[in-house]
Amino acid sequence: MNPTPTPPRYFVIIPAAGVGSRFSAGKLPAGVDATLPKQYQRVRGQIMLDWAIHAFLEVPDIAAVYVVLAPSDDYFNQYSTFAGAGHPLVKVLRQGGVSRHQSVLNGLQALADMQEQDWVLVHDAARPGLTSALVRRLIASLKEDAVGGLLALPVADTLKRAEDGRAVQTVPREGFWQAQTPQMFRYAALRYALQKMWQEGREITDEASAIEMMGQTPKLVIGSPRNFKVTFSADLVVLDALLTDNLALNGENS
Ligand SMILES: Nc1ccn([C@@H]2O[C@H](COP(=O)(O)OP(=O)(O)OP(=O)(O)O)[C@@H](O)[C@H]2O)c(=O)n1
Ligand SMILES: C[C@](O)(CO)[C@H](O)COP(=O)(O)O
Repeated sequence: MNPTPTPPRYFVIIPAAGVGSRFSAGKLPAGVDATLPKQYQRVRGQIMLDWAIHAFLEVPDIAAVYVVLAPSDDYFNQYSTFAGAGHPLVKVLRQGGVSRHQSVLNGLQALADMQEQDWVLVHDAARPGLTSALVRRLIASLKEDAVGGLLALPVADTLKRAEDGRAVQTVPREGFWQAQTPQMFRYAALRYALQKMWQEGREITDEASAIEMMGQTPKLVIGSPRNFKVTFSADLVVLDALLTDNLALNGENS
């Protein structure tokens, strides 16, 4: 008699092994510590990485949160409130790679006792504005989906194609979305897709593109402007303004 399959579980991988080169380039705003990678910059008293971790820990479905650090990272133990005894659900993997793609793939390969149908939510440490409401929205939207998907926002601005700093073409924006994270896919499918892209030397910038290259169509789930990616140092000012208790911005209003 086949054993009763256990229900799929929900695991999180947070790639946090970047160096933040774009963030560190140019003049830094007052109060920014130039020696720290961006995921360790403080906003409203908490480092960006911990903001992201907290959003997941407020969601009961989450079985564990794996933070993928650079092997040489000694910031986490100094600056994260989840260092040391930390939290039973927060685990550190020192398998960061040369790219986000490799860091996520290494993280997936390091997970033990996974079931093929377990869900994996991959979220950038550089997106500290994530809320538990947005995580719950993504899980509710995808848990019965055959493929999985991602938080995203429809493009609202007119799009220009540029050459040498000049607008040479306006690209119709209808049907274009900006991908956010988390991006949520089944463990076996995601690991296979990322591994295949890596073996074929195809650098991908998000998990959904690997799934798309396998011929699947990830579902787009409305995210939030506060869940934007901190890329440049000036983004910290925007983030501080967006870390508000505004229910709509937090994804509380379904
Ligand atoms: N080798 C890498 C590169 C990036 N990331 C993570 O992927 C997320 C999104 O990447 P990005 O915003 O590009 O961060 P950085 O790579 O640090 O920034 P930059 O490209 O400006 O150097 C970040 O949480 C970053 O820490 C990672 O885990 N491993
Ligand atoms: C994954 C991502 O945040 C989706 O928009 C984006 O692709 C990350 O890009 P980055 O260059 O690694 O910041």
